[in-house]
Amino acid sequence: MAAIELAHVSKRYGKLWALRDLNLTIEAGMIGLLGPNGAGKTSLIRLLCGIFQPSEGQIRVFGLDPCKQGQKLELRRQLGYIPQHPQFDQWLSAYKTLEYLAHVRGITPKSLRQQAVEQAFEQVGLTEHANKKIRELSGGMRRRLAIAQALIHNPRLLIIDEPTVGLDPSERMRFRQLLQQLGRDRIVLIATHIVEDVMQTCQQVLILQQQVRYYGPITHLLNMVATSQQIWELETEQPLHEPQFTVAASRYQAGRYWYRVIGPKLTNYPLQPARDYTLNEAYLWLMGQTALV
Ligand SMILES: Nc1ncnc2c1ncn2[C@@H]1O[C@H](COP(=O)(O)OP(=O)(O)OP(=O)(O)O)[C@@H](O)[C@H]1O
Repeated sequence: MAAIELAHVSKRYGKLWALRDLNLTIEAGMIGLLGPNGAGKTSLIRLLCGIFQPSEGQIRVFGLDPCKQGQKLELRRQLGYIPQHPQFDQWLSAYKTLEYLAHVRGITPKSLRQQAVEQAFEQVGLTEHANKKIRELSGGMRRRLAIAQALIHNPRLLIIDEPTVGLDPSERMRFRQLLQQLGRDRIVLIATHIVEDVMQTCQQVLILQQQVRYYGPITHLLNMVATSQQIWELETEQPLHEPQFTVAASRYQAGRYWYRVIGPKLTNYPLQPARDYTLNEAYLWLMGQTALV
């Protein structure tokens, strides 16, 4: 049985189609969910968690239908969801917050609950801050607490919306290590705009834009971009203004401009073919293609 199965799934808000005819089977691993603003990432997550119902199609998570009342409860035991802005009571301690959430999720007796809470704190490296009130925690600690609350019932599937948004570079690195650890023994789906998060933590990527633009190993996507022969390096004396190019990276150094661009081989530029490729370039290349992959 696949972890996640979507068959002809669409989600419509009034006349707007957020998702259209999604067909997808996810078996295992750490999967990065990428797509531009409004691509339908949050809508997909909410469908998987049973917060919304699909307008059309069928969803199964571990064989369970997130829309069916009885099955939804069973699914909640197997799923941990970390929204972008989880709401906690600012005046409660981190420990009390988790203990309360463990209680709500039906973890009994008290000794088992305490054990689950302590283990969750340990997993996210927050044990020494457990007695702090929520308002005393830094942004990074709050993100850790958000993960801990999703781990207390040891779910098989973890869904995280924008895990590193608002974190400073060193906290972001620590967070990526934590995500790697969490992915060792469960399926993790990470929705993000930060392509680097996906590159460093995931083996697979799901690129969404109302439909599935790509789902598969990152290495395969990088191979596709390599064979496209559309990524170039370019040095100029003037800033580049070429509508046929998408600029993936740029630098100004010693009076010259250096670019990595995606586009056709235009002979009026001194283009050098790129020799390696980033996921960000592969993503930009894919989004520039009109045909669906
Ligand atoms: N509750 C809602 N009512 C009406 N339209 C909605 C609702 N939620 C989302 N939409 C619309 O559906 C489309 C997909 O939105 P969604 O939030 O799923 O995208 P997203 O990929 O998560 O975007 P972002 O990266 O900006 O968070 C957008 O056009 C959005 O405006």
